[in-house]
Amino acid sequence: MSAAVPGTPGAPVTVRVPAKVNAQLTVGGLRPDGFHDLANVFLAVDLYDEITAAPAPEGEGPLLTCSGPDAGRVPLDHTNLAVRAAYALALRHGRSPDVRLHIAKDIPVAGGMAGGSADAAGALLACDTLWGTRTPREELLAICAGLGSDVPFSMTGGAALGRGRGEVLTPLEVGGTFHWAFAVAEGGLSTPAVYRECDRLRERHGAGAGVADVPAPEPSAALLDALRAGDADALAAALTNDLQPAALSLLPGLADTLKAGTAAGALAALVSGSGPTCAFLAADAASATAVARELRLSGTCRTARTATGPAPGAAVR
Ligand SMILES: C[C@](O)(CO)[C@H](O)COP(=O)(O)OP(=O)(O)OC[C@H]1O[C@@H](n2ccc(N)nc2=O)[C@H](O)[C@@H]1O
Ligand SMILES: Nc1ncnc2c1ncn2[C@@H]1O[C@H](COP(=O)(O)OP(=O)(O)OP(=O)(O)O)[C@@H](O)[C@H]1O
Repeated sequence: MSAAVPGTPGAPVTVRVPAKVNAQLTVGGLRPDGFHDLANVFLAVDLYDEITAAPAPEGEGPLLTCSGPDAGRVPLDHTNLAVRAAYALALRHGRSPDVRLHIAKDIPVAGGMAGGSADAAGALLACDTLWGTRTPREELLAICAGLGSDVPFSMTGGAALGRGRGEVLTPLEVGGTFHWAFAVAEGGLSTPAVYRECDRLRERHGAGAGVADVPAPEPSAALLDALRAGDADALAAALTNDLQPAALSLLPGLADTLKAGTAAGALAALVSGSGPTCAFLAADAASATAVARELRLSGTCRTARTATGPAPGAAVR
């Protein structure tokens, strides 16, 4: 029998999904459900994971493999968000979740760049295509939201304002390409631990951490204007991350990473989401390359990458 041709029924489907950086992450009070209300301005950047879904014999269920330098840090069991995505879609359609999934991992693991969320969105789209289940876009996004707060944005890509816990998205206009360098840390940070540390620091400063104590998060008009204008200097002045003090409190060495990128000529430096990846906005591609090179030489991170945003969301290759 000849190998299946891509695009024919039953042929393997590969989906490419971008990483994200948070241009604004304003964290409201701790809600009774354990989440925080956010004003979360997402920007997708062109570092990608690729998720392939291939047919599996009936009853085999989702089987996962992973490749890439960080593959050893990715769980391959039912806790993997890609596997959970396959189960969620199968449940929605009352079918057996038989699929062989492979993740070609390029997004740093536990780095605050939504790598697991990318794999969840990718697995969902790949399985939907492989199985021919043709799930309406709104339903796919609802399944994404059930899998994690960042997963809907991994599906849509581009730039968006996330409200609620980050899952209620409004697309944003972006007037140009922004150039970034990213410093990848030696280890990872647990997202819930960083949110807990944010609450602890707020309590310690006597402010309280509940919804009644913390102002409701609002998007920054200056930041949205800078994105719309494609103005890197204005964006640099408007970048904020309320989780940065918590990430620095858990990993104080990140302060040296931020300093190293600033000294190398970055327009702005901040922790990416829950960290520990640090993001550096640069004036242009040459400056981003120079910042990444200096970061690698600084000894303050495991490696450094460059990327541009906005990048497109999950798409079948
Ligand atoms: C830090 C960000 O990456 C910024 O985009 C996200 O807010 C995190 O999104 P995520 O990794 O998809 O997180 P989820 O899987 O939804 O939640 C993991 C845990 O993070 C905390 N969490 C997450 C989102 C949110 N708005 N408030 C929270 O407090 C909660 O403890 C939650 O149990
Ligand atoms: N497909 C996956 N890829 C990587 N990690 C996964 C995956 N599925 C589950 N995990 C688990 O989730 C943890 C967080 O990984 P992930 O790479 O998604 O972090 P993150 O990029 O910091 O997430 P976010 O930016 O959305 O908060 C990992 O330590 C791992 O145990």
